[in-house]
Amino acid sequence: MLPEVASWLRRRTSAAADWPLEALLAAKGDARVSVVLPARDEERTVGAIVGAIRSDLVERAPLVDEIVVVDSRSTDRTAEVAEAAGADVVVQDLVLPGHGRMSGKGEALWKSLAATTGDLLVFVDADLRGFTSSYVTGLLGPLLDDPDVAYVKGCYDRPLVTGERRVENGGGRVTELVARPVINLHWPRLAGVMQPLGGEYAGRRSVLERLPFVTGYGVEIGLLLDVYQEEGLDAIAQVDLGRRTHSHQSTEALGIMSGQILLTAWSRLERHGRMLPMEAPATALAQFHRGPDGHDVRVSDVGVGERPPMIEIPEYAADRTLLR
Ligand SMILES: O=c1ccn([C@@H]2O[C@H](COP(=O)(O)OP(=O)(O)O[C@H]3O[C@H](CO)[C@@H](O)[C@H](O)[C@H]3O)[C@@H](O)[C@H]2O)c(=O)[nH]1
Ligand SMILES: O=C(O)[C@H](O)COP(=O)(O)O
Repeated sequence: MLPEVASWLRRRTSAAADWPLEALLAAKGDARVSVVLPARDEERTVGAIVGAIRSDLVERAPLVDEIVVVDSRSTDRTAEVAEAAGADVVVQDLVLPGHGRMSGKGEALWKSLAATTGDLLVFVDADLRGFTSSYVTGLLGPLLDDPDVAYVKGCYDRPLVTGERRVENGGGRVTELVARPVINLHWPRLAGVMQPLGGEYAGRRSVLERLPFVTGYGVEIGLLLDVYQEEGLDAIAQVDLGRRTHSHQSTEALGIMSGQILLTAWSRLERHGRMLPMEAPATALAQFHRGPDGHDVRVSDVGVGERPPMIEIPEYAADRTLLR
């Protein structure tokens, strides 16, 4: 490991317990805080997460100014459940309607910039189990403490839970098999970021609104690599949030996610001048299943779309000017 990674780990890694609520309230001042949950069919889990944030960080202590659930084309009762728990629900496709409809988690997060008012944004996945509000306080700690920190990633232990079977630290399969090797090989100074794909992170609006957002599952690796490129390693911090349990996707679905992550990394290798491309990568992924008559093939397009920095969207820029 590079010496600067070891030094970054010492300087920029903390734990949620290092950031008590009273200290954060004192440091908050006039800053507004928005918590955003992107959610597609998360009726089983979204209510408990919103409820915990609302009761601990809105009602009991005024740390969070708004909780926004971006309903990402849910076909279940996600929106109703989130609203009943106290969130403002925005429909992904109705935000910035003049700018078309792209798909995926990154699209939901990009649209959330236009649907929220916070100076600090905290993103939390809506499929977490055993969520506690210390996720939010932990992620806000370094941002409220140090103006040089622009972006904070959560890190945690990740069990793999399938039915009755639980493998401690077996989770985060795409992280371990795809993202971590790619980052270590091409961005070794980011090797200390323990959960580069984790869905719990926070950032300053002033930075996020100047970055492009990949629309699918490439959004986390894209933002991390772009924050690093634009702001440098020292602007990134990480906070140990303990343990993260979520609903797992199938191996096949994770293959598609991996394709999106690899393509996003590839685009940044090229864009940030780390690789001279000879040929653009293909975006089709062929996956095989044994069917009654031999192998069936399913081909998915893992190509990723990209939204421009939000600050370049005229309606958003006009609103921001009015707020300032
Ligand atoms: O089109 C979509 C797909 C997902 N989600 C939501 O995004 C969150 C994370 O999605 P999920 O499918 O649960 O992703 P994971 O399998 O958990 O993938 C991990 O790795 C991804 C790639 O970095 C990250 O985006 C995730 O946050 C991270 O948890 C959940 O709240 C989803 O409901 C949307 O809002 N829109
Ligand atoms: O972050 C990841 O690596 C993917 O979301 C997969 O996570 P899982 O192996 O815990 O399902």
